[in-house]
Amino acid sequence: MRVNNPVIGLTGGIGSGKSAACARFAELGAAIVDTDDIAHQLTAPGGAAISALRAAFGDAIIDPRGALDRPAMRALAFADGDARARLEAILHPLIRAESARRCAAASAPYIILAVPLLIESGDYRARCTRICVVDCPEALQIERVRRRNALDEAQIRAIIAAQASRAQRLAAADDIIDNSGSLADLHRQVDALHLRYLAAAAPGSTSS
Ligand SMILES: CC(C)(COP(=O)(O)OP(=O)(O)OC[C@H]1O[C@@H](n2cnc3c(N)ncnc32)[C@H](O)[C@@H]1O)[C@@H](O)C(=O)NCCC(=O)NCCS
Ligand SMILES: Nc1ncnc2c1ncn2[C@@H]1O[C@H](COP(=O)(O)OP(=O)(O)OP(=O)(O)O)[C@@H](O)[C@H]1O
Repeated sequence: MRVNNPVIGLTGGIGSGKSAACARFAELGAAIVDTDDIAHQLTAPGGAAISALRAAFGDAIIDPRGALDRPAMRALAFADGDARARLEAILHPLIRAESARRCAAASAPYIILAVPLLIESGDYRARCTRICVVDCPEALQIERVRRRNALDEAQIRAIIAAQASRAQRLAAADDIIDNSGSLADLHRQVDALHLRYLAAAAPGSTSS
């Protein structure tokens, strides 16, 4: 599927601030395609992945509403690499296809394609004009996720261990948002990138 407008791949470790950055890009007029949102829709009651997940993992990972039981699946997936690989084998092809569809349908000067596993999986890098990494120290990721989800530190560390390292992500970055400061600091950096992405989207421009 062909996408004409620039696609900015946005990634970062758990709790780095991807959603906060996306919210600001959206306020400024970017189209947002968020693979976490797609994964949640696929696993909501009646979602396209539910029957395959039930067949693979049994009723214990389906909640009474017919949705994926996220805490149960999280506990399984981040304690057992084989279970995580089976979960990803079900969800990732569906997420890849739906995110490509949404990018093709988007009408905005540029698209933010937010993918936590952009470095790690799939063909996402090849789809992106630039890669933007939201970065902060691991201790801050842990503190922010603890506050947001009430996960314990060991669970958060297990998720971080399943992701690319901070150094690997930074090495792949064309642009870096340093989210170790306040939300106002984050917004200032997003505002500056927005102007660059708009300029890259202008007819006749070359992105560099
Ligand atoms: C294991 C699940 C059920 C836990 O649900 P939960 O509500 O706690 O997390 P949520 O989906 O909101 O994801 C939060 C963050 O966890 C991290 N994460 C999610 N899946 C993975 C994974 N397979 N590997 C490493 N980190 C992951 C990301 O940083 C993501 O932003 C869920 O994360 C899931 O279904 N993961 C598999 C799908 C996937 O790989 N999604 C990433 C988008 S490509
Ligand atoms: N600069 C900041 N100052 C204070 N809190 C922040 C800042 N940036 C993000 N947060 C908060 O930290 C938490 C994690 O941020 P956010 O949800 O944007 O991260 P994420 O990268 O999307 O996480 P995930 O990988 O889990 O999807 C949220 O509760 C968010 O409101």
